[in-house]
Amino acid sequence: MRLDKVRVAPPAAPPVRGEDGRRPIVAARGVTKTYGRTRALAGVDLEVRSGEVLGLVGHNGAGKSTLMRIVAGLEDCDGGTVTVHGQEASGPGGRRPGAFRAIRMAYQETSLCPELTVAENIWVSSRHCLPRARWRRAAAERVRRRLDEIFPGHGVAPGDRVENLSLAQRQMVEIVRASLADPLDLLILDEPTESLGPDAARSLYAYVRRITAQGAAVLLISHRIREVLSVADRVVVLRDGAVVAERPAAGLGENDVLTLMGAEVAAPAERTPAPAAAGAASGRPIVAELRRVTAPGLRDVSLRVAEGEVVGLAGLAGQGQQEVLERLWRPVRRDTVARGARAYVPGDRQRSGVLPLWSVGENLIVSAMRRMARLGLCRPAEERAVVRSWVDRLAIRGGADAMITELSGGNQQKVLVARAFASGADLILLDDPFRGVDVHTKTDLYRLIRQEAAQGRSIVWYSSENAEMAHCDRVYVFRAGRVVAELTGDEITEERIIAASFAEDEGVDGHE
Ligand SMILES: Nc1ncnc2c1ncn2[C@@H]1O[C@H](COP(=O)(O)OP(=O)(O)OP(=O)(O)O)[C@@H](O)[C@H]1O
Repeated sequence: MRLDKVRVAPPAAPPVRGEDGRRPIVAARGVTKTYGRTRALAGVDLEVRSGEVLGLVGHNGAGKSTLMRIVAGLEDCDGGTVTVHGQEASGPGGRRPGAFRAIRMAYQETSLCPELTVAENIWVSSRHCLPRARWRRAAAERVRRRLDEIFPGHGVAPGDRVENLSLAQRQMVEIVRASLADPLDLLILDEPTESLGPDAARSLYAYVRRITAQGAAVLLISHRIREVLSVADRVVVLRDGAVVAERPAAGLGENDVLTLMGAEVAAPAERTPAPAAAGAASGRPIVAELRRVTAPGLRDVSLRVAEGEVVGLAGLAGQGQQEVLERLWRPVRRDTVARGARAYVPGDRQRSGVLPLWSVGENLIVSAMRRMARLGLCRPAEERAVVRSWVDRLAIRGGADAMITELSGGNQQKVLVARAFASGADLILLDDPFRGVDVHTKTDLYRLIRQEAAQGRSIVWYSSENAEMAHCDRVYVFRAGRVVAELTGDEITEERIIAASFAEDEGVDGHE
């Protein structure tokens, strides 16, 4: 495997060196940005220096993605300036897109066109650094090499259509797409690991270290604070569109960062167990069940969900958890039972969740409207009250009347979660629902799940974060389409889940 050399463009003028002696690649000074009535950025100063990993953290809607789009030269700022290698690239004199050529951004939602192949997508976004003759072959070659280099074992072929790739694979292609600039001075990664498995995340950060050692810079945005602290050299905290802190990562703890973000620091594994942890055993009615289901992606899977129970589906990504959720959502065979009304929060909000032409309020209430109607008439005042209460309860920044696409990624996700809970469904199916949601809101959502379960609702929850499973009453660990462990109450620990996820077949733990 060959590591392509990252060429770093020589600066047009010798820029002033930062306090640590590193050369600034890009600098934002007093940058402001307003969308309608929303002040996304209120005078931000930020410098990214050669050879460093800069972590950028902040609550949902703090302005991180907006700032990154401006730093990457994709959007104008209203006030202030952005300089690249000491030269004004965006500001009162307008924006010079050419100045940002060596700055690339990998998006949280991926910018890929689903109908095109991987190689075609690469060609569209990187044609300025690919030969024009035999372009398809050149693009295929470049993407294959870079995928192998960053994500060994990725399983993606250049001729694959993007719509047929898994979420994780699309994220890998998105990162590769961004990395293919030549030269590459700054790579911006917006929540890159939210849909990647642990191996792919490790491989990505190894790549990050390699390119920063060669002089490129990486700007990392993530809600996974521990991850940021372990990878970044410096951390910048954004709050309500302003920088509130800029510190070396060494010596900073997770709680320090959360406090700077303005979040209450909650006990990490705060759990409110259900009154009777093993719902099935306590004689409560079973609301959903799989009976020895063998189907594509599933091998002899049995599981039960009792009324008022929170059931977790754990294990590495893609081991059958989505198939279980799909079956409970649409039970078509007698081996699957799901009683009462159901609501589903899909993992891929861009593909099957957000209704992009509708407002926040419309997106939120759409599943509850039928239940709320009386004698066939809708009740706008009640609907508005429900929307308002959920917007307040989940602190959805942007409000009910904004278009959903105007919301930050994390706030869009909150709308989908609110839609499911507002629907009144008895069984709520959650597919990794808190991707991109900030720590503070997650804590509120864990509490919400427990409150709703206490009201008798049942929740089936797949999470890629094992620590989240501590909020469940019962957890089924999946591997290769099978349940390899069933854990209840205090047995639910990250260690037990990880051990079961990697155990040999014979080591089936506690599941008959
Ligand atoms: N195109 C847009 N139109 C209107 N408002 C917008 C637009 N883009 C962003 N905003 C608003 O600007 C603010 C900052 O959003 P931004 O996406 O930068 O936040 P973020 O920190 O990246 O959040 P998250 O962690 O949820 O991704 C939010 O209030 C958002 O609603």
